[in-house]
Amino acid sequence: MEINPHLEPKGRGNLSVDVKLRCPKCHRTFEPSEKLFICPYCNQPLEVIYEPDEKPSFDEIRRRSRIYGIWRFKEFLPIKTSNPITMGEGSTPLVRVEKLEKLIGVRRVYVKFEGANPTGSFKDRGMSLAITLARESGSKAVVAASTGNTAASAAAYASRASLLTFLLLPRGKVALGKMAQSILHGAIIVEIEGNFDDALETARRLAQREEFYPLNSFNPWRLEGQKTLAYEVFEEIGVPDHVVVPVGNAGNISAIWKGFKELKNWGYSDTLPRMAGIQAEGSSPIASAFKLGLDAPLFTENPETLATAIRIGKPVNWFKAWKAVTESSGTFEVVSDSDIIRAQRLLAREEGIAAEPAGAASIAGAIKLAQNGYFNGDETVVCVVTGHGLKDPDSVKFHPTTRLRAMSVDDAIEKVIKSLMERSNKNREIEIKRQQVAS
Ligand SMILES: Cc1ncc(COP(=O)(O)O)c(C=O)c1O
Ligand SMILES: N[C@@H](CCOP(=O)(O)O)C(=O)O
Repeated sequence: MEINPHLEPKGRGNLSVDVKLRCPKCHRTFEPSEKLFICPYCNQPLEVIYEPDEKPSFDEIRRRSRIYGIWRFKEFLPIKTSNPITMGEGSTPLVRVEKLEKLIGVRRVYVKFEGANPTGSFKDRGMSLAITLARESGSKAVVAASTGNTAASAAAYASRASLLTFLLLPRGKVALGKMAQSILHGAIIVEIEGNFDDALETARRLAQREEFYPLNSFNPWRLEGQKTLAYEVFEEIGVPDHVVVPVGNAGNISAIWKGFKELKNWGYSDTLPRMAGIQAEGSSPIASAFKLGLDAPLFTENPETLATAIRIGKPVNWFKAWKAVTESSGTFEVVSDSDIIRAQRLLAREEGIAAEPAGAASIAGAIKLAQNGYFNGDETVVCVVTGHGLKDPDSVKFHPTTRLRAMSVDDAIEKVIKSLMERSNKNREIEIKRQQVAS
């Protein structure tokens, strides 16, 4: 059999010396190459085999590991339990985003990607704690009002604790992915003709009854779980100069600030970050009032934004959030829906991070703050990206895409090659223009 020249090893690149590729069928081994995938004799995908240089014990690996999530900080959490309801929430990636650094014009920008939590948002940090308490307090049912993420998280964690879940959702305003999660986890869903604020009012009233344990952020125990984001950032990079957070019901920014303050009060750190809270233009009761120089929010009856997670007119934690921003000499900023969509695209297409629109609001906010001269250039900024892009698949309709249809394998190859040429020519033209402008 002749060996396809394309399949012959091209070079070892940066592969370890001991690595080989092996055919699972004929067991032939091959020198490794990043471009050798298929056994040239059997046409089977190869497997990678190697012997590690070092074999650390699993105790050592466990010590290094980040999988323990928020309960790694159990000494700093207010409840003592040997049996938390947990799925390893927390320990999310802190990703340096160098292209954004250039755009924003500061020394370091990081994304704390909360989409990497078990149900895809930061809510899981708090839900682990709140559901643990609900179970330990002997509750049979939990209740939450939600724009979608609290619902998904509540439904998941409550099912783990065998608690009945009631979700109050604004009808027609919950993103598809979040609705799917709530259904999948078997929650009882009540869709209200009204907005999130009406749903929250319902949850607060139900919470007055003994049967229900409330899971919204007016429950301060839940926010104790969310403060662990601050500990994780501190653990990795120390105290940043700025933390930028999307704001809806305003619990998260308050919790993160609490975390940083505790680190300082308890002698772990000397400094505090400046907190920036970002709201969407049509749903900005706190940020708009702050920018007008008022000292209380301008609650709104009809909040609107395509970032449905933060479509909230009467944030229950506004006071705590306001304090977080003023105590930290921070700020609130308002971003438009188109700023949010642009930031969502930038994050996805330049940095590989998929955020739902509300999650990208922190990036839109950081860009706007930079344009207004808020940062001084030699600083570290952490943008909290609060929810995963998969939560809101409908939001992709705002982004241009290339989708080609092919009638056969040959047709597909032709279209791919043509598209590649077109892209290369376009990139070349852009580069020539860039050089002309530069010279
Ligand atoms: C994805 C996402 N981002 C941001 C927020 C705002 O968080 P908070 O309500 O704690 O201000 C929420 C929920 O409100 C959310 O689901
Ligand atoms: N975006 C939130 C709104 C509810 O906020 P909560 O922090 O009070 O639960 C959601 O996901 O429902």
